[in-house]
Amino acid sequence: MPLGEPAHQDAAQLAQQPDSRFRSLNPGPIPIPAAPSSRSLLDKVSDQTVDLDLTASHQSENGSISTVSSTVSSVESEKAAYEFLAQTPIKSTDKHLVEFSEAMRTVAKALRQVAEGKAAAQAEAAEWKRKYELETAQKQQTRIKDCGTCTDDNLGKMASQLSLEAPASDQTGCCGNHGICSHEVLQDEVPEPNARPSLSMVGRKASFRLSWGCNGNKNGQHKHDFVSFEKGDITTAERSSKQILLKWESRPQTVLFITKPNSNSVRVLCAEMVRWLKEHKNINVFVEPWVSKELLTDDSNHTVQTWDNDDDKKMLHKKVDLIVTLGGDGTVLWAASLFKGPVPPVVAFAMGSLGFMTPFQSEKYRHYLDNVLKGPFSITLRNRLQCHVIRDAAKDELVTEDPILVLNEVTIDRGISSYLTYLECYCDSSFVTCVQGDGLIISTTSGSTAYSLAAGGSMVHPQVPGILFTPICPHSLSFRPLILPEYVTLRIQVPYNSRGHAWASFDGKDRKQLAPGDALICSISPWPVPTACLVDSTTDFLRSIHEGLHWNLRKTQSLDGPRD
Ligand SMILES: NC(=O)c1ccc[n+]([C@@H]2O[C@H](COP(=O)([O-])OP(=O)(O)OC[C@H]3O[C@@H](n4cnc5c(N)ncnc54)[C@H](O)[C@@H]3O)[C@@H](O)[C@H]2O)c1
Ligand SMILES: Nc1ncnc2c1ncn2[C@@H]1O[C@H](COP(=O)(O)OP(=O)(O)OP(=O)(O)O)[C@@H](O)[C@H]1O
Repeated sequence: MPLGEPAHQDAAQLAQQPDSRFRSLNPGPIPIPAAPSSRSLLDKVSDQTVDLDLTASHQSENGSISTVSSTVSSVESEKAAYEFLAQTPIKSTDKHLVEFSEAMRTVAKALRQVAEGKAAAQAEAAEWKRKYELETAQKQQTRIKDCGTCTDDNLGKMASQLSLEAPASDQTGCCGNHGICSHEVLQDEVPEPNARPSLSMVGRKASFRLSWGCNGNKNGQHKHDFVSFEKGDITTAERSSKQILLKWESRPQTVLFITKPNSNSVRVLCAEMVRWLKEHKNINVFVEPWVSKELLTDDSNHTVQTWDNDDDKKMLHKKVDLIVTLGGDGTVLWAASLFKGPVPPVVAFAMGSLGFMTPFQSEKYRHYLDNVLKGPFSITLRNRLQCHVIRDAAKDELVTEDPILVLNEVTIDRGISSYLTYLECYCDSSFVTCVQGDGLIISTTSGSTAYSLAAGGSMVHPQVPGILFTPICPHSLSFRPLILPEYVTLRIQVPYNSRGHAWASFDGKDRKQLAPGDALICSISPWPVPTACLVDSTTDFLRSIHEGLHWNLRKTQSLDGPRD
């Protein structure tokens, strides 16, 4: 009751200091007029209360400010009492009048309480009225036998059909393929025999349907796992991101090795692993062309396969069952970059300094590879970003360079230019912001622990579906990083009035210059990278930030010292 408090305090203070107050009100010997009767004073105060109560009643129906207006009413009532006392010079010695003023204060207080009680009751009545109207509307809906013509995948149109149009009586196959109709669930609801009368009067809830725009794909079935319409109430049916298990349905036969260059320990281990896989597991081994040459020096590995041209490389995913990487995170990025489409599962052995995506220890490779080849094993499905550069110089907007897939991020920065990068950013058709600074990182959640983290972005579990939007050294105080949903398309435009060019780099490689007028379009690719987990996605993620970053490492405070 913020408005009521000051007046209340005044009244309390005045009540505690009657003498000083009366002194200030009665500085000299002024003739005392006849005191009004208590009846007329009560009438005066009550009239004001009634007027203000009308306001209270009106406002309580519209919202929660009824308490405020009832306070105004009480304040006014009390004020009226004090005004009367102020206009009525009293000698502090006049016992009767002092008693009378005390009585008036009590009356004002009582009136305030009545006003407050009345306003609260009116608010409650309004709430009941609202509930009654809602129930009436629901009863009306129960006469509607089904959800009618749910044929359009436009949610707005469908909502208007449900609320405004009389539905068709045909109950079969009403919803098509593009969403879920709650009616299918509601229909099965059998009324409980001992249902309380008040509940049974409410009747069935209105039918509805949810639908998703599926980027041209009319079948929204893939989303159905996430939401349930049990009894017409929207609830998340299952966790949308459960641990994914990979179980072989036939024996894996071919393994591709991707190894970090210029590392002797990697070269030695690679040769050993290849031999073991061929001799003990009867596995075909693919390696990159340059590795094949290295392994040729070792007689036992001369039977490894490789590819000669890009066409063969493009077909790798058709031949390879499993990818083994030996190196750090950069080697996983490299392995992913070889696949422009589907990627076979990756088993990443840690042979770098950090290893956020490389959970397997190379010393125990026999144990791990044995388990993976047998299956089942947990995987993390790591989203990739699909990036298109659109040149302003290109005559046709559809003529773009080949898309580039990134597992970590695409960075748009100022390169060697010393000017501020100036970029206009759009998310679907909405303007996001202008970047003025060193640049911008558009990152996957897997990349959230890489460059984006260094630029102040949040760390995000790799299985969270999202796109990180992280500025690099923005020249403004309020540019905080964003995380956007995974279904959006981002457009980063170098405006014509930009002073310089911008540079895009993809997982820290392949820099491309963006001239004023050029744009970069990014969206989540349909081809994620499945990486095998040591334990599961969450345990592996937490281990990597604890061990790799020493996240929130602090000595525990000792018990000795001050306590509660
Ligand atoms: N300031 C920075 O932190 C910075 C600057 C440039 C590039 N990078 C990152 O380097 C990546 C390229 O890696 P590289 O190995 O080819 O280059 P690199 O050899 O320069 O290694 C960069 C470091 O980033 C680590 N890293 C890579 N991916 C990671 C991930 N997903 N999570 C946590 N750490 C990760 C690597 O382990 C390595 O220590 C880029 O995608 C970018 O994210 C970071
Ligand atoms: N097969 C490959 N061919 C060419 N380049 C590769 C290959 N594998 C890895 N690289 C590159 O080598 C660089 C270093 O690799 P990686 O990050 O795996 O090792 P690291 O730097 O020793 O490990 P860490 O990053 O954990 O310190 C990366 O930039 C990566 O792109």
